Amino acid sequence: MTAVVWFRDDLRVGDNPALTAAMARGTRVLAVYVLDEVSPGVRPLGGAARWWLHQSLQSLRASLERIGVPLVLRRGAAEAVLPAVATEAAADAVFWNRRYGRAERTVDAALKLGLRAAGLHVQSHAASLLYEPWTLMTGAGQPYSVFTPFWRRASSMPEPRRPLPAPEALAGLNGSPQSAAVQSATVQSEPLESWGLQPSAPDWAGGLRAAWRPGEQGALDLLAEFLDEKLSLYPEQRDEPAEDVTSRLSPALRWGEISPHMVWHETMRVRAAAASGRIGSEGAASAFLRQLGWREFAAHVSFHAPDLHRVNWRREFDAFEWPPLDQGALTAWQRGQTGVPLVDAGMRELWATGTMHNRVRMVVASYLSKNLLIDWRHGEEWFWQTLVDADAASNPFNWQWVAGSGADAAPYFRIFNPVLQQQKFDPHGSYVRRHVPEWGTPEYPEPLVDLGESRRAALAAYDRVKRATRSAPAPAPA
Ligand SMILES: Cc1cc2nc3c(=O)[nH]c(=O)nc-3n(C[C@H](O)[C@H](O)[C@H](O)COP(=O)(O)OP(=O)(O)OC[C@H]3O[C@@H](n4cnc5c(N)ncnc54)[C@H](O)[C@@H]3O)c2cc1C
Repeated sequence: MTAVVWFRDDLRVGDNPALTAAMARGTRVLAVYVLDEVSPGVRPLGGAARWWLHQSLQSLRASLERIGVPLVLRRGAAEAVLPAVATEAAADAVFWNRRYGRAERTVDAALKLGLRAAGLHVQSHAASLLYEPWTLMTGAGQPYSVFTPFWRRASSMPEPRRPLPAPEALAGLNGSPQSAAVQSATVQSEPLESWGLQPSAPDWAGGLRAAWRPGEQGALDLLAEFLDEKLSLYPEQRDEPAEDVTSRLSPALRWGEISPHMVWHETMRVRAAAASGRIGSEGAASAFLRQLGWREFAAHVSFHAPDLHRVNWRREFDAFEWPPLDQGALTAWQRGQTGVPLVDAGMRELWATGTMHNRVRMVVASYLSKNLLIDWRHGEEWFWQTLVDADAASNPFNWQWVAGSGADAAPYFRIFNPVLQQQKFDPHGSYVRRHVPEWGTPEYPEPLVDLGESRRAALAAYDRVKRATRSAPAPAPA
């Protein structure tokens, strides 16, 4: 008897409910990862995400080998690949942790039916969210549309479950590296290198390699370092891009190298310790967990409004008339050549490292959609290609939040002024200078647009939507 564990957005062995359940049966266990870029509606990964995936799978393979579980890699439509692997492994059971995108759920539901019809035991688990998207609803039974009541409700729920320990190897079955070798010999794995996830000509990933250590251990180390050294500074300095006080856990959470349950309980442990001594950390812990709450809210909104990367969450925003795309302006934004120092610093940080500070993400998104009047979908797509934490829910959710079409209580009139934002959050210009060394010299470009004029034009365009849709019903309040 063999159990297959299908890994997806949960590339870890610790606190992995599907893996733990499969190991608890006491039979042989085979792990499989399917690179599925062909199932209808599944969004192909961007370049930086593909780089991350390569490293993370290497790390997962090593962790699984330590508990005697081989990792089989296959490429293709999951609906065909998974049953084939189950047959080759003579499996009688398949386990996975749930994912929440509409296209992915469609694939999973079909697989569940098909595998069960073929006589296999199929079990799915909750692993990547603290609250599954259908568990928190308003009193009227509707999804939440505003963060604060959503998080208030979440905070009134019983505490999220405790993380599960990594499973032990099973003696004689999954117990030795040899057994891993024997099992994988019967079920062929594609070489990871053959997937071409890493860039080669040119190799643009040098900055990513310098900035990140993908994999479960890297994530656990980041969490420990954050809680030890940065948490107490988090409330005051988390908006300052020059400071390194945020957790940097977003790619690890995106890929499931660490679970939100682990982050939650470790933070609560530190908070409890702080209550009996280290002043300041109690509030700091809540401020940090609230950010995890935004991740939950993005998943909730995206579950109830699929295709968020294409479709305006506020449908009245469909009436917004984007001017014809100015490709030159888009390219200048992508390359960090707009002549607005904070915007250019952020865009260059993104290109070099695969990430960007949250405050600066808001500023560059506002600048693109409001000052340049470029449809937010172009910015979302660029982030999708370049972020190592590119997330199918968080990315479009945040883009729409900034652009004004998203789930936000004050959508239309918020336009970030990048000059004031720099004065406030990078007053000494340390962040800007780090990424834009020629700032203040004749080599630095002139501003692409006048900030004041473009702001007025954006407000006028937004006003036209408001007037055109005055009679349209507003989304239900939370
Ligand atoms: C336009 C735009 C696009 C974004 N795209 C993504 C994306 O694709 N993937 C992604 O994970 N985050 C995205 N974010 C949210 C946020 O910028 C990153 O999660 C954060 O910068 C990651 O740094 P950190 O791990 O050090 O965060 P911390 O401050 O340490 O926060 C802890 C965790 O909370 C979560 N979180 C924090 N803020 C948000 C938020 N606004 N929305 C959702 N989750 C949040 C992340 O998982 C993060 O790791 C986007 C924000 C904007 C404005």
